[in-house]
Amino acid sequence: MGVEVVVEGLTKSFGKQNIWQNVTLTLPRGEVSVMLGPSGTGKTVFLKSIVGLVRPEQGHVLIDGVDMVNSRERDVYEARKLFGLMFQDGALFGSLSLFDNVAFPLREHTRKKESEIRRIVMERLDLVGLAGAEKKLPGEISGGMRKRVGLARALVLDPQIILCDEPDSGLDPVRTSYLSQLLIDINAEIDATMLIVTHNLDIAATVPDNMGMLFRRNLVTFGPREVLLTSEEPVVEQFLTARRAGPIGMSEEKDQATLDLEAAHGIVAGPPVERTIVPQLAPTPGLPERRAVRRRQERVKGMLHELPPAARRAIEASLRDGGGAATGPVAARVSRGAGA
Ligand SMILES: Nc1ncnc2c1ncn2[C@@H]1O[C@H](COP(=O)(O)OP(=O)(O)OP(=O)(O)O)[C@@H](O)[C@H]1O
Repeated sequence: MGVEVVVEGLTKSFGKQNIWQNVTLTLPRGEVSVMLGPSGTGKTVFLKSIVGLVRPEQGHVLIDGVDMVNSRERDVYEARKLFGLMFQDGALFGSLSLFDNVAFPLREHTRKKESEIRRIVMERLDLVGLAGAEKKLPGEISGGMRKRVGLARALVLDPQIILCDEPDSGLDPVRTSYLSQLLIDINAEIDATMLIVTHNLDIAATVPDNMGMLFRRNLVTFGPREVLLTSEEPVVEQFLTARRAGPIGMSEEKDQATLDLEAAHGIVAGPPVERTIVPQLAPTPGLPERRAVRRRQERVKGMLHELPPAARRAIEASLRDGGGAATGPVAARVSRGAGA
């Protein structure tokens, strides 16, 4: 079962460049969360900080009693074994077969016999739909297949926390849909806590239980998916509707002068775009139910009074429907106030 990840007051800079400050959030155990944010806002640095590959100057990342920021290297190294990491490019060894790539962490970190390694590797390759391709080299398969090999490799040590950095980059929309389903299916199978960094709006809309966004060195929001999906924050709205008008510019962010200039040229946010909350994906029939769904229902019921009205209404609709976020077939419309 997944473990909770508690991030408290995290601040990271490289030299004089502050990447983000005072980031606080909790990834609930076994739930799937997505972190959004324009390019360069430090999402990858955030993932690396969680796993202790980057050391923030302030704050804590608490995992099973270990602070990944401030503990001794030996303790951080041990805690890292709880993680499965999937990097943007799959990070495969080009001269090793897919089998050997997936077997690598088992040979490196465990003393398992080759027969046991074979069993685990074949099981994981099967899970990501690559049974039969194990003898191929990474150069002989498509980008989408390489991603799935990366995911299989992230799964071999039975991770309790899975971090995926832009798992969709370079994938066509159909393959991205398959990947979304695969992420949900993996969560159903192993109940791991998952954090996915992505720019992909389909993944964002259909996969996570929780969503957050980094912008201008801050965590704009983090919470149940309905909070971000109904948010009227200009940056969230701009991101979710993929519009040019708004605070996000081509290079990181716009200053006020640019916004004024755009307004003078008629590039303004315009009428609000009606957004729809589509249902979250459910596991493929035949797989177990996601255990996180019931836990999440109880959790969000307890926090309803803290949430903005639109998010509350969306959650109440999905709870009335009986299944919570993961199974509700209703597509709730986000009713918008004027002036978004
Ligand atoms: N090791 C490092 N040393 C110095 N600066 C770094 C280092 N790693 C990242 N950065 C800087 O941190 C900032 C955030 O980078 P990061 O890759 O986390 O952004 P991102 O949100 O993941 O972007 P994208 O969506 O484009 O992948 C960038 O300005 C980057 O240049």
